[in-house]
Amino acid sequence: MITVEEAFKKIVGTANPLDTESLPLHVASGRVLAAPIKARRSQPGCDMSAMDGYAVRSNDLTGGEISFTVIGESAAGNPFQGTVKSGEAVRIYTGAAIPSGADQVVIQENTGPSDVGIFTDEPAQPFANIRSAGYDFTEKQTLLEAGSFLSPRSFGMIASGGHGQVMVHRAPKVAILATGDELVRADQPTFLPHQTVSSTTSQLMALISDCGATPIDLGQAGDTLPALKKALLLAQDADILLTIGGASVGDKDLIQEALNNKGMTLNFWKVAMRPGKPLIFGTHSKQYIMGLPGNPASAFVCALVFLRPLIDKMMGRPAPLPTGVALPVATNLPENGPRQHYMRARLIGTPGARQVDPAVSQDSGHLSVLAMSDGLIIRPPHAPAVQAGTMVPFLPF
Ligand SMILES: Nc1nc2c(c(=O)[nH]1)N[C@H]1C(S)=C(S)[C@@H](COP(=O)(O)OP(=O)(O)OC[C@H]3O[C@@H](n4cnc5c(N)ncnc54)[C@H](O)[C@@H]3O)O[C@H]1N2
Ligand code: MOO
Repeated sequence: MITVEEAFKKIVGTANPLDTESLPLHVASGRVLAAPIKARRSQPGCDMSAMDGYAVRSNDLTGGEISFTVIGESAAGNPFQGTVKSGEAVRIYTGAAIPSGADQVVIQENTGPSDVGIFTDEPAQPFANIRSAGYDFTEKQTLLEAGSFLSPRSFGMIASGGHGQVMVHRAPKVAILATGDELVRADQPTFLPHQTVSSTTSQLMALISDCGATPIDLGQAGDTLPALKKALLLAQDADILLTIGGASVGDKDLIQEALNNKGMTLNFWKVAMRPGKPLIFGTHSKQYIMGLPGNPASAFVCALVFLRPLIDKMMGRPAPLPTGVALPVATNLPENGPRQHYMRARLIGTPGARQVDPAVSQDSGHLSVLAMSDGLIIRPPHAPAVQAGTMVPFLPF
């Protein structure tokens, strides 16, 4: 049995960002740029007014009352074509091009009507209320480097730079095959007592979607080699193949043999963790294969600790081993055994005085406990007993 750290290195340490694809901006949030983005235009493209008012020559302004002849209008998208000369003003609106000759915008609140147009007693302030050409960025400027993480806040700048698409690392396709003769679909009309709903698939699909990857449900296969072989054929295109169940030592635990028959190179089987011990990991060509243990909490913990970082790495994002944050534990904890224990726990207390309270049942089949938990207390192998109030690492879901 290898340690969690060793398993993490074997799974995530060997992975590389996937190849690239070009995506429209509205679906690229959460992705990582595979190539730098250079501006195709300057922003703004010319000097523009930041306010509604009048464009004038600052030399004309003295701080005393001065009249200006209004010779035309510059609206956003409809620039004034002439030149502003001394004593002249152009009516201007926010986002409109500054006419040539003018170098200051007097806001309309600081003007009044005069016989020839307007008057103002504004002092000279060259470039007041003007956004100069390229003050945001200039043509050919690198807006974002390759490797940058994209989030909604980036897309205004990218679009403004003249890009409707971005080149990003592809998100992995993650195929999920549930295995076991006992498994049935959640939406069956009725259930027999010996049947179990294949619930882990839904849990994993949600987690995979949350990561921005694409889950593919391969359904469930019975506990025979021919059934598993047939079902595994459907996983050819996936970047990651997850199987659920059949990973342990029972006579019906055939998934490792089925994966070996498919051509998997086994990297390891069994990790010193609880839950999640019988995890299988291997590769087949470029496909990463994780044989998740059947117990629902075991599969979920393996997905949090190994699958999520693997997806992150393949998408080009940082992918450290999840180690959690330190919070005080609400109860005494006994000395831990030889496996790293990921204890389902709830956050209790008030903001600023939070504690983590481990669930009484840590059975890996306990779905309701998992559903009510906020995260996992991490107990390293052979961690000594601790008293309530001791800081422990907590990994929020
Ligand atoms: N003699 C031993 N028995 C077991 C060991 C062991 O070391 N020696 N390990 C235990 C541990 S730890 C785990 S975890 C489980 C994992 O076993 P498998 O991966 O072979 O899982 P199954 O036996 O197929 O299923 C276990 C349990 O989970 C339910 N299950 C399976 N798939 C799903 C699904 N898609 N959705 C919901 N529930 C699922 C299944 O019905 C079983 O109840 O082995 C222990 N045994
Ligand atoms: O490791 Mo099993 O995954 O403890 O239930």
